[in-house]
Amino acid sequence: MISVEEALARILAEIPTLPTIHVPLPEALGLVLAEDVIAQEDIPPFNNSAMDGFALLSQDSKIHAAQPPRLRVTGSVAAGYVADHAVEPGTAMRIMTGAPVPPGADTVIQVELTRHGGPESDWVEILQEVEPGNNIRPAGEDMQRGQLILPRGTEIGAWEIGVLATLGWASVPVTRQARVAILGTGDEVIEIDQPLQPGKIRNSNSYLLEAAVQRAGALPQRLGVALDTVESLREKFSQALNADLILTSGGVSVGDFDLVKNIMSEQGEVNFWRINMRPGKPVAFGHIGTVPLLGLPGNPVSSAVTFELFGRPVLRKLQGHTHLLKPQVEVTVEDGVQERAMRRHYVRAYVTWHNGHFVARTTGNQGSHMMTSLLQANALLIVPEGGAIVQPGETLKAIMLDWPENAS
Ligand SMILES: Nc1nc2c(c(=O)[nH]1)N[C@H]1C(S)=C(S)[C@@H](COP(=O)(O)OP(=O)(O)OC[C@H]3O[C@@H](n4cnc5c(N)ncnc54)[C@H](O)[C@@H]3O)O[C@H]1N2
Ligand code: MOO
Repeated sequence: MISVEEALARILAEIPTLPTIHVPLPEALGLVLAEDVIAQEDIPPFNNSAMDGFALLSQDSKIHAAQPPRLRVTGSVAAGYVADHAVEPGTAMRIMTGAPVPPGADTVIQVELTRHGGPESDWVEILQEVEPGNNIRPAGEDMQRGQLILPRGTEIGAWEIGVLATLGWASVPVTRQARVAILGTGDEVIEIDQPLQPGKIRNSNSYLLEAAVQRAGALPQRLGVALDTVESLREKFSQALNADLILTSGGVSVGDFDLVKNIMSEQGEVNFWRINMRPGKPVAFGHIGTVPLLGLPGNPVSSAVTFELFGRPVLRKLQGHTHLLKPQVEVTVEDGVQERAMRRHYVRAYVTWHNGHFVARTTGNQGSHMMTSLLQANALLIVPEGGAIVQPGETLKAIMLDWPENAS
C-alpha cells in the first residue's frame, strides 16, 4: 500500500495539460488562461480627468490678496472627444470625468471648488489652489505597454474578464475543459428513478461525482452502471475512449466481482492499487488505452473523499491550473476523534473561525457508508497513520474544502 503523497505524485506525473483553444471572452469565465496576458498599450490610454470640473494651469490657481483668480473659459471637452485647442495661461476649459486633458493644462479642479456663471459661462473663479497633476489620471498609470498583467494559469473570474475586456482581448486563449466519463459499477446498483428492490441500492455515486466534476470546471458524461461482468465493463469502457479521464466507482476491492482492475490490465495498465488511507483504501489508478482511469471505491463517502483528494487535482492539472491542492490550516478539534484507524484517517468536519482560531467539530459516525457524514462538512481533518485517538481540544491539520486552491 502506498502513501497518499506517493499516490498523488504518481497520478499527477501521468496527467498532461490539455490543448489550448480560443473562446469568446464571455465564455472564458471559470477557465484558465493558457498564455501570459501582456498589455499591448498603456491603460488608461491617455491622460484624463478624474472629475467633472475645469482644466487649467496650476500656476493660475494661486490666490492673491484673498481674491480668487478669474479665468476665461474657452470651451468644453466631453468624455469621448479631444479638445481642438490648448489651454493658455489665464484660461480654462470645462472638462468631464474621463475626457482627455487638453494640451497646455497641467491640472483639473472639480466643479464644486469653483464659481461660474452656469453651463455656458465664459468665466470661472478658482476657489482653491491646486497642485500640478491634481485629478489627472496619467496614461499607463494602471497598466503599462509591455507589462505582464495576468500570467498563464490564472483562473478567469469576473474581475479578470474586466481586465481582459479593457485590453481588448475579445478572444481568449484558454486550456480546454476536461471531458470526464463517469461509470458506476455493481449488480446491486439501480438507477435513481427506480423503486428499491431486495438487495439493491440507488446509484448515488455517479450523481455525486457528476456534480463534483462540474464544480471542478470539467464536463461530465455519465455512462450509467456496468454490471459485475467483464462483458458489461468492456462495453461501457468502449464508450469512454474519447474522454480525458475515466472515473469509476466500485469494483476495485478484493471481492469476487471487483473487476475494474482486470479490465485495466487487459486494455491498458494498472499503475497502482491501494492507498494507506481511510476512507478510500482500494483506489486504483492506471489507463484504459491512453485514457487515464481513476478507480474510486464504491462506498459513497470513500468515493466522495477520494475524488476531492485525487480527482479534483487531476482535473485542475488537465485544465491548466497551477495551484492543485486545497489549503490546510491548524484547527482545534472540539469533540476529538474516537475512531481508531491504522491508515491515515480523513475525518469529515465543520470548521469555523472562533475567538481568533479555527475550531472543528466532526460530523459524527465516520463510516464510509454514512452519506450523512458528508453533510455540513467543509473540511477533512487529517489524523496521522498509526491509530491514535484524538482527545477533545487537540489540534490537527484540516484540508479546507471550501477554500479556493490558490489561497495557500
Ligand atoms: N475483504 C475485504 N473487503 C473489503 C475491503 C478489503 O480490504 N478487504 N475493503 C473495503 C473497503 S475499505 C472499501 S472502500 C470497499 C470498496 O469496495 P469496492 O470499491 O470494490 O466497491 P464495491 O464493493 O463495489 O462497493 C462497496 C459499497 O459501495 C456501494 N456502492 C457501489 N457503487 C455504488 C454507487 N454507484 N452508489 C452508491 N453506492 C454504491 C456498494 O453497494 C457497497 O456497499 O470494500 C470493502 N471491502
Ligand atoms: O477505504 Mo474504505 O473507503 O475505508 O471504506
